[in-house]
Amino acid sequence: MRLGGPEPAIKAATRAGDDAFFLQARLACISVATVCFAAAAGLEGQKLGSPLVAALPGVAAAGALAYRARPALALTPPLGLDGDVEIREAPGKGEGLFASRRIKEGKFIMDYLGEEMSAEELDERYENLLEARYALELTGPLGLNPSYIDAVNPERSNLGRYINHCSRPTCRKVRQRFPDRRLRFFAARDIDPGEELTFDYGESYWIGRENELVE
Ligand SMILES: C[S@@+](CC[C@H](N)C(=O)[O-])C[C@H]1O[C@@H](n2cnc3c(N)ncnc32)[C@H](O)[C@@H]1O
Repeated sequence: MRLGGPEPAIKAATRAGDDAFFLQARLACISVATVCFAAAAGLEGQKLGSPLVAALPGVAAAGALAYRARPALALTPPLGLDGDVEIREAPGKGEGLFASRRIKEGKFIMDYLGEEMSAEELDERYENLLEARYALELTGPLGLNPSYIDAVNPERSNLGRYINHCSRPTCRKVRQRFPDRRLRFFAARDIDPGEELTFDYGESYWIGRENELVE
């Protein structure tokens, strides 16, 4: 199973991930540019004696600290089995993950965690890739050097492995490429208690599995 191909829904999620990536890159550039400007202006500042120029190193340091703190600011803790979500049977799909309480649009749900492996390692593990039901693709910068997260082993993964497919999903998948590669789920809309958490696996996932699909 290799998700994250050229499907529109995955592209939309990827775009959101790219937006996050470019925001992060912009923050990094602003910090670096401010440091450079402060260094250059600092020399001049000795002549000019400007308080603004004198404050620039502080601004740069604050920018760098804000950049470092960004993941903690952006994300709330992942949802858990203690009142947020529950695992139960999803007819025709095996088990699934369901909301136990109301989840607001945009809320961070959780990352997709599992064993990270290369394409070669995935091929070694699965003779037939249709068996790789829990493997999601992690794309590198500029789409290069992809790797995979395989959540087949419940002891080496998290609740993300129970999120089933829907073409009108309640969650969107966001690819984070920087500072580390992650697949993150966010609520695509307000989710009511009892509703299933789903994301769009993309059309390519269902090639060879068409007969299983429940919408
Ligand atoms: C990542 S697992 C999801 C959790 C899985 N339902 C379980 O019980 O562990 C992906 C597998 O769940 C099933 N599945 C997910 N969404 C489905 C859907 N909409 N229709 C049918 N089966 C689905 C398929 O067997 C698929 O290969």
